Amino acid sequence: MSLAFGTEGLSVFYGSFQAVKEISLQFPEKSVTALIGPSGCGKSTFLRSLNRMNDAIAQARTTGHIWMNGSDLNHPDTDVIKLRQQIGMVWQKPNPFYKSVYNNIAFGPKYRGIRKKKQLDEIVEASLRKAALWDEVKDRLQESALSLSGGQQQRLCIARALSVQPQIVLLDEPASALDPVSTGKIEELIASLKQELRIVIVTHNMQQAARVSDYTAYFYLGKLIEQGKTDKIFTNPHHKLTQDYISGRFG
Ligand SMILES: Nc1ncnc2c1ncn2[C@@H]1O[C@H](COP(=O)(O)OP(=O)(O)OP(=O)(O)O)[C@@H](O)[C@H]1O
Repeated sequence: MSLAFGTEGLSVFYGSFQAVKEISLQFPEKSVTALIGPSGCGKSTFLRSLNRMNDAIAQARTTGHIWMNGSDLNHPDTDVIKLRQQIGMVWQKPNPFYKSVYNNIAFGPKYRGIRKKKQLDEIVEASLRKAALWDEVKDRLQESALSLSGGQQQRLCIARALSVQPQIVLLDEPASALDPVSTGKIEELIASLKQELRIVIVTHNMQQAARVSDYTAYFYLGKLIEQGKTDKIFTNPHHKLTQDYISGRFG
């Protein structure tokens, strides 16, 4: 079975505990898919499995398939460094490197062998522009990334992911540590990025899921209960479990 990007029967175990249960989910291009569900239902575990971040967890084991353009990314021969350039990740808490704003962005391209300053300058500017941060930091490129505000740091992390031209960006509650203004900026950014990319976002914020996503997947106890167009999931869900969650009856 070949999909542009999606999973087929994907399970994740921590030791003998199965946190994600045989999930098959496709991510259409130029769209945002929100993963929602109560705490502990496996959203972040599933998200992290998409670019093999769970490999870093000793007791984690992933079975099933992650298809991208006909290749199974869950195959042991997958080059995970290259994979993580194609599928970038932004975490809940901004985690810029202890480097200048410029070097946070230039790091990935340099690692890929780009050495010419002019080319790096162009990548840094383009990435910061795409992340809607250029105007705020263009005169601060040599300052420490840690001198930026939390919201700016998070957009810097998004710019860092964009610097290596990913096809997919995974966002794990990217705005949950931010104030409403910064959250609004991240949501605007998501809307502009999806013109070029696939985005998968984990969020606890139902209004945010409804605002930013085209598709929504509802997880419960490690299972994918329901998925489809966000409008449909939020207005007329098929399953009672989904209805109960989105109406705030539990979770
Ligand atoms: N490193 C780990 N080792 C063992 N168990 C883990 C690990 N990470 C997560 N789990 C367990 O896997 C299950 C799913 O956790 P996960 O963080 O994926 O859920 P979640 O839906 O993202 O939750 P939240 O919304 O609270 O972040 C939980 O029972 C959790 O305790």
